[in-house]
This record gives sequence, C-alpha cells and structure tokens, in this order.
Amino acid sequence: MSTNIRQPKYFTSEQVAEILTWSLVNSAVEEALIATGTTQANAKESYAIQPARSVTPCGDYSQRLLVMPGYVGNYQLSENGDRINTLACKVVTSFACNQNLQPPLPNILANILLFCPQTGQLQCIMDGTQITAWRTASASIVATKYLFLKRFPQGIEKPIKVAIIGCGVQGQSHALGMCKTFNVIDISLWNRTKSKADNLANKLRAEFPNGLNVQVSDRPQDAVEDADVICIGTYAPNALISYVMLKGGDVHINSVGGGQVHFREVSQDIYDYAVVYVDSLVSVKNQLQVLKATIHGELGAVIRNRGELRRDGRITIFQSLGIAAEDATVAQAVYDTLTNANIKTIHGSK
Ligand SMILES: NC(=O)C1=CN([C@@H]2O[C@H](COP(=O)(O)OP(=O)(O)OC[C@H]3O[C@@H](n4cnc5c(N)ncnc54)[C@H](OP(=O)(O)O)[C@@H]3O)[C@@H](O)[C@H]2O)C=CC1
Ligand SMILES: O=C([O-])C1=[NH+]CCC1
Repeated sequence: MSTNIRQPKYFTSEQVAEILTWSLVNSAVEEALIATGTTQANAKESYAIQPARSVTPCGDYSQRLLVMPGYVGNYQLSENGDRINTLACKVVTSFACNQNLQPPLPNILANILLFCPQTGQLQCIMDGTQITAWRTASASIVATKYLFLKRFPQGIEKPIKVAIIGCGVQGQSHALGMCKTFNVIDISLWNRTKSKADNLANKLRAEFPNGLNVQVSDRPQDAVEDADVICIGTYAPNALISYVMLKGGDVHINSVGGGQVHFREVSQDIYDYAVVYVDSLVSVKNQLQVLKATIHGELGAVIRNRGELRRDGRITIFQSLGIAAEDATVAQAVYDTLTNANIKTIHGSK
C-alpha cells in the first residue's frame, strides 16, 4: 500500500549551532515560559501542554533516559510573527561518566523530534545537545531579567558581577549567554577541576577583550562573595554555596543542577532566606519533592505580570529543571530558519 508519509529531515549539531544566537534563543525561551502555566486553549493567550517527563534509569541513577513531550499553542516567535503551534518531543540521555571517555562525550546528549501540529507527521529530528545547553542558560537569563534586573531603575543596563559555579557545558553556556545579553563587568569562575575554569576564562577573555574582568577562583566562596548573580550547574550532591558566603542585599541565583538526586548544590539556609521561583510547578511536584523550600511561583507568571515580585532586597532563586516547551519553541525557531518557514523569527549576533 502506498502512503503519503514523507521522510523526516535530519539536522546535525553543526547545522543547529549555525542558527543559534542569544537573541533567537532568549525570545523563544521567554515565550515557552510565558505559555507554561496556561494549559487551556483560548484565543488570546499562548499555552503549553507538557506532561511530567519520564525518567528511565539505565542500570543506575547516574545513567538516565528522559522523554520530554510538549505542545505549545497559539504563541509568537517574534512580535510581528504569526501565532503558531508546535508539537515536539525531546529524548535526552544523562550519562554522568561520558566525560571520562577517550575522546570525551558530553554527559547530556539530546535529540528533538518536531511534528506537524496539524497531522502529527514527524517533520524533522534535530540534534538537541546544543539546544539543551543554550535554552537552559536562556531560561536563567530570562529569570535574571525579570526576577533581578527589573528591580533596578537601570533595568537590563545595570552593570552586574556574575559568578559561575561549575564550568561544564552549563557553566560555559551560562557564562557566554550572560556576557552576551547583559552588562556584565566582572565574572568569577569556579570549577572542581580548575583547568576547566581556566579554559573558560581564556575563552571569555578572547570573546570579550574590552570591559570584562574575568577571574578564576580557588574556592566557591571566593567566586560568589561579591556576586550580584550566581549561576550554578553541577552534579554536586552536597552544597557548594551557603548563606554566609553571599554578599548582603540583592542577590539572584540560577540553580540548574536540579533533580531529586543532586539539587543540594545550594545550601538549605539559602533556601530558607530566599524567594524561590521555578520553571514549572508540575515538574517540581514530580521531581523535587525533597526540596524544602516555599515556592513563590512560576517565572512565567511573573513575566505575564500575574505573579507578585518581591523587591525588598532579598535573595531570589530560579530553580530550573528544564521544560519541554523550551525545547519545542527553540527547535521551531531553528527549523523555521533552516527551512525558511514562518520566517519572521528573531535573529541577532552570536
Ligand atoms: N535545568 C535544566 O534545564 C538542565 C539541567 N542540567 C543539569 O545541569 C548540571 C550540569 O550539567 P552539564 O553542565 O551538562 O554537565 P557537565 O558534565 O558538562 O558538567 C558537570 C559539572 O559539575 C561538576 N561537578 C560534578 N560533580 C561535582 C561535585 N561533586 N562537586 C563539585 N562539582 C561537581 C563538574 O566538575 P568537574 O569538571 O570537576 O568534573 C562540572 O563542572 C547537571 O546537574 C544537569 O543535570 C542539564 C541540562 C538542563
Ligand atoms: O531539561 C533537560 O533537558 C535536562 N534536565 C536535566 C538533564 C537534562
């Protein structure tokens, strides 16, 4: 029997990387966060349907397969763009020992399946490893903009000091994304294996030769002591930063090393003092039951202006687990650019 089913396209890591820019990813991720929290279709708002992801341990908990389906409805990839729908599913593995292979592989490897939202037909499979690195940093960038920088009269122009704790894939994308998006004057890096922090420092000095002070710290406390914004993304099972290490007043923390096993990279006393926001309350319920913190709400609610933002000089934490809607909207923006479809998407320099 003949069918009209078309072969899906495949886009490699190199093809995807060619398209990714911080302005494209930041705006796609902001749309995903806004859509998260509204699950009902209505004419005016975007919405997202993203069931809790499945986690399949592969032998033990250091090796896992995650399946992340998501439908984002009635959203725009740019201000003047058409309202569109995206159906996607990311399949991602986290194998903590990949970095020890010769040659090393990223611990987190992903592919994103993008479907036609009208027929369900698979349109393409694209490498999602780069997208995972970029979109996670972008979610932290959006959180920093709304939960921290909007408190100040200068807004996103405010000069900030950033600390990066953990200089793996996430630490690197957070450092680059923060420096590309905001007025970062000072960045301090700490990594358990110091050579990785040194490598990142060299990369940042080459990329930002003017006006950025880059330091490598020997201890996490040295890196965070003056920081306004801290980005932490590790596999640490014990806290790497605690309340006494932080400067007083306004501090914002993006913690991405999430999950039942190792969310403890930030100490309990910081959670006790902080106002905590998350990417998705559904994900927290499923994957962070052991987190002892009062969760103030979803970041998307703050962006939609329904959430109340505390402005009294307290610490804010964005606890990020990663959501399917982010992968869906970024994959859609990449696909549209690669195929010239819906081409009112936003571009910018790397
Ligand atoms: N929220 C989200 O959306 C996402 C979250 N993640 C999470 O982010 C975290 C980092 O992922 P990724 O950057 O891809 O991983 P990498 O393997 O690239 O980096 C891991 C980092 O963690 C450090 N680390 C590991 N164990 C310890 C420890 N016991 N104490 C201190 N540092 C430690 C490593 O240091 P060293 O170099 O010395 O080994 C390295 O800096 C993981 O927890 C991952 O699950 C990842 C993707 C998305
Ligand atoms: O959201 C995501 O893709 C992941 N979160 C933790 C591992 C991968």
